[in-house]
Amino acid sequence: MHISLVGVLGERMAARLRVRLYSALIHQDMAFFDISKSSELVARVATDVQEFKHTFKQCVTQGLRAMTEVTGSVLHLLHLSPSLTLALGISMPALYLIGTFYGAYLRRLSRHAKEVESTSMGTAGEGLGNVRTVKAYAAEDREVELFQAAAERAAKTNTKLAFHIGLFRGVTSTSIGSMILIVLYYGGAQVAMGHMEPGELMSYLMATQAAQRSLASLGVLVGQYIKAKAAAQRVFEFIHRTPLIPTRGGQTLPSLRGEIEFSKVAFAYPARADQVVLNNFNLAVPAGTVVALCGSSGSGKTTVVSLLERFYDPRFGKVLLDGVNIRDLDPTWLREQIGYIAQQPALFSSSIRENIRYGRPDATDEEVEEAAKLANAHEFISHFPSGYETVVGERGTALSGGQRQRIAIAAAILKNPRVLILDEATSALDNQSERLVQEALDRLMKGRTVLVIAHRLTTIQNADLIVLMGKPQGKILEMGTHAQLMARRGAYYKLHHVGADI
Ligand SMILES: Nc1ncnc2c1ncn2[C@@H]1O[C@H](COP(=O)(O)OP(=O)(O)OP(=O)(O)O)[C@@H](O)[C@H]1O
Repeated sequence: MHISLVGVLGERMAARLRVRLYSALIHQDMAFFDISKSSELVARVATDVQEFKHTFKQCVTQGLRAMTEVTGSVLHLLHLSPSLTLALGISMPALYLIGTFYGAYLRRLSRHAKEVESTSMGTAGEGLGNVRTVKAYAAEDREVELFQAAAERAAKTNTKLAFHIGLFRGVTSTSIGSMILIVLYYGGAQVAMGHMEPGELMSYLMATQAAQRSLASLGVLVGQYIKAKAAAQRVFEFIHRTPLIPTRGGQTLPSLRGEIEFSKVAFAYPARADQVVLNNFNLAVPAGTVVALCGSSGSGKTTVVSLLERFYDPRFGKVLLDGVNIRDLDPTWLREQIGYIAQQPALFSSSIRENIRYGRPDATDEEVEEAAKLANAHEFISHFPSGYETVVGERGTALSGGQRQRIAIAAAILKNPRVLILDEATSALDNQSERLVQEALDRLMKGRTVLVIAHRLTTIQNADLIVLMGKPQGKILEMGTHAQLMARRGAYYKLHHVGADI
């Protein structure tokens, strides 16, 4: 009965802990994810909590019994002969010292073992997650070798840990075993002096053995506890980590025009603090205009839009929305005002309907379909046998690049943000698909402030303002309309006429 009760309790505790951990992780800032592997984080949610649960159950079911037994037998020993029991007590400090120092070493070792183990899980997760690339390079065997090396490292560390836990138990049992010697020595002396009957010594010895057994099982549990404590420490380290940028808190604006300004912004990614990506970056985007960010790879275009979404905070300077520093705005509210269409939109493994509804969870079915029509997606969706219920994403029907984009556009139409960030796909779609996507985008962009990371010539030419970014990094090389920039005959002009590298 108590085992079932503890089982239920353990499972509930583990489930709550998993949710708390997942929630703490997903609320972290982007800088955190720059330095953490997602597959390693998943391993933590799975294995660390598992270990914690397992030990909790063991400690409750067996620990309580062992503790009661130890207390009972010590009381019994005290009752039989207080002086002998006190003499026995001198071996306790030794046990305590071993427990403290060796225990601390074991905890460090166990933590290290956990880290190595999740790295090996991470390696497997990465291989499976990038299976397309792995297969395209026929690199399956290479990946297996990588995993094997990681798994062997994990096995080695775990073996070392198991060895030391064994040794720890051995040392504690030997010290416990020395109890008999102490009893025999002192007890013998007491019998010789006539303070104790031989029969009394005999029953005392028997009681010592019972105490020994319960102490030994407590020792086993302590080993287990040390392992679980390392796991719990890792879990709570994350649960208690405060993100640099919170998800909530700050002001919201009653209405939004959608005017954006970057003022003297300097920025370096926290993960690579010595590489300045933006330096004294200034850009004003009037509400309702389209600004094309262009420039060579690595010139900082994505960084500009990440700062607008407040995935990171600038080191110096500020980003303003309708004249308000976005640091003062509620990040969730801010992100609700911004729509984002990625180069290769990622879909969740759920129905097309749910994927579109990700833009606004309370949208009705009619609104979802209306958005899909505006996004030129309704037709291809209707051709699927299950229509809007077709499951897409990781384990669902595969969609073409253009279809994915149109689903993302439909989600953005539903969201209806004032500001739109568009990361144009670099790979060209076929003409028909391209036309459908472009038409949908034109509808979506109408009446919004749009920041587009532009790769297509037509997007660039039609933009209200072209921002040409380039080397040295973080600098705007040129800024203006297509006509103005062509007339300048500078870097932009060269890009068009000579195809020069900027
Ligand atoms: N998460 C990150 N952590 C550290 N450095 C980064 C990170 N993302 C980008 N960088 C670095 O910042 C610089 C600017 O990158 P960014 O992605 O903004 O360029 P981009 O102009 O968008 O390039 P592309 O056109 O290739 O996407 C690059 O040198 C890049 O290596």
